[in-house]
Amino acid sequence: MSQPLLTVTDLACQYGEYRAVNGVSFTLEEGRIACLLGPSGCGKTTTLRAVAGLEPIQAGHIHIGGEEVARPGYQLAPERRRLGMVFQEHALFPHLTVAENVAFALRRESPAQRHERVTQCLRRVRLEGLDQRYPHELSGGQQQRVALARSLAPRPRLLLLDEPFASLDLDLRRALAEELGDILRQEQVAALMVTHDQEEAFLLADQVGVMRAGTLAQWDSPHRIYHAPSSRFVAEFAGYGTFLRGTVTATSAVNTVLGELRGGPLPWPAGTEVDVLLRPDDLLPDPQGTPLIVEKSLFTGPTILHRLRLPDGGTLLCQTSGRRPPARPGETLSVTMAPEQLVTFPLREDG
Ligand SMILES: Nc1ncnc2c1ncn2[C@@H]1O[C@H](COP(=O)(O)OP(=O)(O)OP(=O)(O)O)[C@@H](O)[C@H]1O
Repeated sequence: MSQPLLTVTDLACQYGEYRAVNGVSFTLEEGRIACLLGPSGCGKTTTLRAVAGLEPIQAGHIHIGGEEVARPGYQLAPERRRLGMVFQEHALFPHLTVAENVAFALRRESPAQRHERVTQCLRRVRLEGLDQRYPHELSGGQQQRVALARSLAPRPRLLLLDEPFASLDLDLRRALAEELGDILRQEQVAALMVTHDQEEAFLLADQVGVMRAGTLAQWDSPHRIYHAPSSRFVAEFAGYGTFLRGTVTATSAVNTVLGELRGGPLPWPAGTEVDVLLRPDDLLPDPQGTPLIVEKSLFTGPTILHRLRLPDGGTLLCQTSGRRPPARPGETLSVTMAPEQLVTFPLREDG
């Protein structure tokens, strides 16, 4: 395994008396992409700013490339951390052309080297031919590409991005998120990005950190965040899902109204009532399965999301292919469960 490029250990950041980040630890390896994901105000931007050197830290350490860049009472200046930064607002210089914006951080290189690197970076972000335009002559998406090219040009070892696509419409931001992953991998630069869009994080990241109220709830691959969430909070934040009540059996399976689920060992004794997490794609249409009444079917194009009524009044979400017409409310859909992993949580206290 390669050496961690970024190590954040027990990080705490405070605004006055208010602890915005508390006990956050994670590592990011060379060339890998991570996203910090979480609801508004959970501390994502503060964590990113601490890594950037823009926020003092009250506890813990930050190491980049093995060098300690922050501890309580010490902060290496941002410009000495060899980082690139891209923020939500484009922050391009309006009076400079695209090429001049990208060349801005390359002042120490020879004109020939500068020209070559600017051309290479503009090709990377697919803006060849627009180098003599001014920022106001570009679309929002193109401006963000320039900002990206400009931050990549000096070959930072780590790129920090704070909601870089937030001002763009949904289709464009998803397309750019996917493309950003390709660009970062071609440039072999590691990146840490803040977003509150779960799909954007999943499209882009090797590792996702889900934050909650200043703490890191889970740091894991997108697949594990989705299929093996460590808490109900992560399960609910990481995409559609429903919970099916069941009882743990003596053989570490769970008995539910839809049948028995295996996949233990489970951390609960036999007889414990639990909620089993079921993602919409964990339920498969099956004529031999349990018939459930369709409450609603949402056609998205490639898929249909069905809300199915359980005998106890609860509901489950089931995803099917969009090739068939959506079911009408009141129709029956027979399903079986095939969860990727058996994920159980204690019953919610409020029932
Ligand atoms: N300069 C500041 N002074 C005081 N409190 C702040 C300051 N900046 C942020 N906070 C508070 O710290 C907490 C974490 O803020 P932060 O910006 O890190 O959250 P976030 O997860 O990035 O949120 P968002 O998704 O809304 O950008 C919030 O409660 C916020 O109100």
